[in-house]
Amino acid sequence: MTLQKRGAKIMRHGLCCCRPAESMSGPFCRSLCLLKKSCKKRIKKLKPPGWDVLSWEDILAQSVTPLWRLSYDEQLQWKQEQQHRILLQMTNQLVQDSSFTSNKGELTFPLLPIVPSPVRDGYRNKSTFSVNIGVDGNPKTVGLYTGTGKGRNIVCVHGDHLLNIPSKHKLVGRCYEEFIRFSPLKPCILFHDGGHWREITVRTNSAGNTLAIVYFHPQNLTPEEVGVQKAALVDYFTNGPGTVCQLDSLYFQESTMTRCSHEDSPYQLLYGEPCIYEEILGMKFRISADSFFQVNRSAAEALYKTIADLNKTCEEGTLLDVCCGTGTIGISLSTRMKKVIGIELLQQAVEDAKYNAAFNGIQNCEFLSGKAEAVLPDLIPTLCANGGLTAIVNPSRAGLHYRVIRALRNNSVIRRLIYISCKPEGEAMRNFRELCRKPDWQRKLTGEAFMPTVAVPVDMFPHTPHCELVLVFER
Ligand SMILES: C[S@@+](CC[C@H](N)C(=O)[O-])C[C@H]1O[C@@H](n2cnc3c(N)ncnc32)[C@H](O)[C@@H]1O
Repeated sequence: MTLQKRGAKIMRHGLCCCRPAESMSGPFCRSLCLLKKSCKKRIKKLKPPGWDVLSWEDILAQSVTPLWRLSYDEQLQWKQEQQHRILLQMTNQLVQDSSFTSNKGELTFPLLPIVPSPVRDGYRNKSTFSVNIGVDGNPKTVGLYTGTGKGRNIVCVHGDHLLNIPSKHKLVGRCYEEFIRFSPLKPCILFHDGGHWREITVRTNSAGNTLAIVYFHPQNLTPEEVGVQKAALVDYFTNGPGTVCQLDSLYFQESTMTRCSHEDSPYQLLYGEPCIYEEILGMKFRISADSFFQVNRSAAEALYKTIADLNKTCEEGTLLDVCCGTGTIGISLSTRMKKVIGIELLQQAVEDAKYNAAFNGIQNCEFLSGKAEAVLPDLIPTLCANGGLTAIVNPSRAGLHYRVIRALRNNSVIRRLIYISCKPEGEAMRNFRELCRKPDWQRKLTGEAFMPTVAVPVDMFPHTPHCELVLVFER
């Protein structure tokens, strides 16, 4: 059977049914069966009230891709209205603490029509599958969660039916499940309960290359014992049933915390290429195992084109790319700017950004590693403002630290700031208020206030309620 055919068969029937864990012998399997029985009873009771007629797959789709039953045009309309609501909420808050006024129920600036994603299904280039107790009570189930730890109602469901995940990712998740089900080691479900096998992350590019990272809790194992597990993984994916995944790179991280960066605990390359590459707007980008990269490549192109259009009047000056990841925004705008300075927390992403600039023959970009709140306050006063200074900020959901806002706001040379947020209703809202409130000596916000002048939503995440918002502030 060809690899493609075997892959298709696995996706239709799953792997676990080839050799179910119950058919194995030994005390581990007997205790697994008992655990499965007791879990199955408990899991039956975990469906949210009123949802007991839905399958677990429906419940998962409802929580991960709740818009999936709508046509794409309806999804776009829903998101446009949602962004309008969020911006109205922002406007009302700004009216309270700044000097500008607005008619109730109206925005003071244009909200342009949402930019659609060129690809709607299977667009994700990165997926993480967790390990937890599945619908049938099996604690070695690889999939996505429904429920919450706090509600003690977590159930792990295979994500094979989810529209946003490509089939290659699902295949790698299923193979990893088969691998851990044959392993004598336990899954690590609750950190204090022991166990070893944790989630798997799969990254792919548009050329079809695949990189996987297996997360593993070493508990009390010796390095030699961990080495045996690493060798088994390599063997499974290079000589065993996992060859169907055609992995180009396999990484392993021994992590004792929920989330460890490469600096906390190195990503160990077990085999293959160290990185994968992606092309955006004609430029090539290297992506390391741990680096951030927009999850929807073609929508990222649409996002960066939108940013370039909004930045047109600031061309030829200096661009500050705050929270720059692998440098994609700054590098894609660099040919129109005199200079680009990127700031990024993760050292690995900064290495990628430097490499990416050189790889594309770009010489006017500089990338600095560190927390923006530590780097920016000292950096901004040293910048030569010839040709103007513009800031593009694209923080994670936690928003920007107050010190970053203060440094940007208190530098009078910055006349325009482009804020890109995937959760404008969250912590970013605090940043919008800090950028626009009246000068406040107590808060050390002494610079002239910014005002929002235009907003453009970009749909990076079809079928989900999420949307990227590009918001321009000027003064
Ligand atoms: C949403 S991503 C944006 C990346 C990039 N702009 C892009 O389009 O690919 C946010 C980035 O901010 C970085 N980050 C998070 N906190 C930071 C901080 N305090 N200072 C600097 N960078 C930070 C993350 O590592 C991540 O790469």
